[in-house]
Amino acid sequence: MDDQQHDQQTSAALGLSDDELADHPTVFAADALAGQVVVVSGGAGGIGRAIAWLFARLGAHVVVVGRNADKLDALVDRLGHRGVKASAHVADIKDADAVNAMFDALWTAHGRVDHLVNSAGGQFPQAAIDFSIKGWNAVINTNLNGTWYMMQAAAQRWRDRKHQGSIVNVVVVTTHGLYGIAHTIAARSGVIGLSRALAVEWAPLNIRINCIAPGAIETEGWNVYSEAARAAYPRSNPMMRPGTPWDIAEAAVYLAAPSGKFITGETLTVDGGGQHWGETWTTGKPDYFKGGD
Ligand SMILES: CCCCC/C=C/C(=O)SCCNC(=O)CCNC(=O)[C@H](O)C(C)(C)COP(=O)(O)OP(=O)(O)OC[C@H]1O[C@@H](n2cnc3c(N)ncnc32)[C@H](O)[C@@H]1OP(=O)(O)O
Ligand SMILES: NC(=O)C1=CN([C@@H]2O[C@H](COP(=O)(O)OP(=O)(O)OC[C@H]3O[C@@H](n4cnc5c(N)ncnc54)[C@H](OP(=O)(O)O)[C@@H]3O)[C@@H](O)[C@H]2O)C=CC1
Repeated sequence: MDDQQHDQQTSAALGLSDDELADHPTVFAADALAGQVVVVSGGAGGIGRAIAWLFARLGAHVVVVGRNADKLDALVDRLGHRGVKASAHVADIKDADAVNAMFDALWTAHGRVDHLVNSAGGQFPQAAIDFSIKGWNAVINTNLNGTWYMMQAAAQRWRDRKHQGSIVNVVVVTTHGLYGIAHTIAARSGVIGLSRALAVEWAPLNIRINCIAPGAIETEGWNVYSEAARAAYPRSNPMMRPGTPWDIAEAAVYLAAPSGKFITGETLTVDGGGQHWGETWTTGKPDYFKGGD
């Protein structure tokens, strides 16, 4: 089944299953990342899991990180059954001490870490004018502060060991007013700006930092949006369909692997052209914007 057929099928499950990810065709060579170690935060989520499968299928040992041990262990089990290398580490990226302890443990266990992919994140749809302080802080702490703790912890160990590294941050498209998720636009704009600054500051350390801005990618993370909002997401781009987590996984490998060796400080938008045409209403389309509809 190709991606288009998958998108057209009606299925209760959102996104790609582990069986689909295990067999999905890829443009990359099977041993492209042999011997490398990659840390994937949000690794048991919809996009992170696809990233984990692809890096592992290309020969890397993948460490999947998240807060839910059961989800992580189940994924590692499925990866192991397909004969690829993976392990789980439970950590909340908002907890800087836990993040630092995790990187120490990973270096002790593996003797190396080569790539960090930050896919942990998310938000809830709400009109900005009604954000509570707690809700605002939850989104900023997860997406900006948590991502920073991960980046800094990885980079400090690369610097101390004179080891090269690459970071890929999964953000959102921030260049147009994505309606109903202003808190995450603020946080992700911070990550994009930070990544540009760090691309310069950490170039002498041989560390590259890039971002991927996905458009509508069907995953279980979509459950935070209403069914009506989700049903309209195909209209978010001129291809009139959502992307799949595999689209983001291949972009992540492209940026992290030697194919991306001359790319740093960049944000790669993977949105089916949604920047150029499309509408995304995470809280439904307000009457004001319906005009003559
Ligand atoms: C077509 C393109 C679509 C738009 C582009 C983006 C798409 C995506 O990103 S897809 C999905 C990604 N995944 C998620 O978003 C996962 C679901 N989201 C979350 O889990 C949370 O929003 C989170 C990441 C911020 C969770 O952080 P956490 O620290 O675990 O926070 P809590 O769940 O404990 O909530 C803290 C606080 O936040 C407020 N809040 C949470 N949910 C809502 C909500 N639905 N509506 C209003 N406010 C919410 C609230 O103040 C919470 O505190 P309490 O009230 O005490 O629970
Ligand atoms: N799907 C889409 O259409 C789009 C997604 N994105 C972004 O891409 C990234 C991945 O999205 P997607 O896979 O769809 O979402 P999911 O909700 O499926 O996955 C997000 C993962 O992040 C983990 N996570 C959340 N908070 C924390 C935390 N504090 N510490 C550790 N792990 C955490 C969750 O695991 P657990 O709860 O077990 O800790 C979960 O597995 C997110 O940043 C998302 O906002 C951007 C644009 C579009």
